Amino acid sequence: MSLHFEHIDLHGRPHLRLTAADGARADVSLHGAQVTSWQPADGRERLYVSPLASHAPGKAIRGGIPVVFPQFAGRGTMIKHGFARLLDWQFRGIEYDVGSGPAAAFELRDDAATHAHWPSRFQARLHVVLDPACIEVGLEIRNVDDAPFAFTAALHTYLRVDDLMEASLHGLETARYLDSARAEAHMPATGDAVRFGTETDRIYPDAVAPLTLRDGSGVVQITARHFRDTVVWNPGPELAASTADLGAGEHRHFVCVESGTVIEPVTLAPGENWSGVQRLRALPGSA
Ligand SMILES: O=P(O)(O)OC[C@H]1O[C@H](O)[C@H](O)[C@@H](O)[C@@H]1O
Repeated sequence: MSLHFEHIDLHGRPHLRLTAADGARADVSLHGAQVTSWQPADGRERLYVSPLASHAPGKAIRGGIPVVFPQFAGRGTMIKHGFARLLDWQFRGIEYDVGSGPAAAFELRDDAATHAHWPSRFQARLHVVLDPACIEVGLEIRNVDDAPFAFTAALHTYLRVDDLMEASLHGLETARYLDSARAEAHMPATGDAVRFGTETDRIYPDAVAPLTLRDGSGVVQITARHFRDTVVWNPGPELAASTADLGAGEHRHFVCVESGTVIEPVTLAPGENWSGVQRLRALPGSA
């Protein structure tokens, strides 16, 4: 399938608008190479971006698909979730030899801004592919340093739901998890789908089984390759209300289902590459 692109300005910041032959569309901000909109051919928006999101340089955009690199959350000495989501990436054009189809390619290389956080020399690339009813986002990290480095990473996907109370996430029934809302308490498998309402903040180690998010009127399937862990996050009412770029009631509109390698860091020797891919497939509500 062909992939058309145009440079557009949204929120006063440069974005790429990608359009596939079937009419599917995605917007990607160069700020963080963050996908901020995905509408499959049915025209229904499947990602959530907060109405109060900041798009200012140096701030994280609340929503879409933030790229978390080189550190997940506070699991290290760096700023939370690393710097990749805070910096401007470059659009490198459409590439045909990565991903499952023509891919829009974005790049971030180390420079003085990244060295302020992390001394390592790296090349990060993000590719975005639109297939019928699917978006595929791949993150590739290359060590261009002369010493090894280690990192954690995630695609921190905010999936839009019509009504959080109707939402359920399937595929993690037999997986144990760390409860990040309770000091990473080790929790056994629940045997049930994940449902939402209060703060939910879980890391499922070694669990990337195909997942299905249902919200009553829509279904999204989430699959991942080369990521080891899944993170599930919804702030719940209190945290949403006290978060400046969310606001009261906003937690009802999304569930974050994050494909990541967040527990065991990846170590790359000089010249080595790593890549992780998350693929979302939108289905009608009855599927
Ligand atoms: O507010 P942010 O820095 O974007 O982080 C948002 C959330 O990201 C992840 O899902 C973490 O597990 C949460 O603990 C965190 O609150």
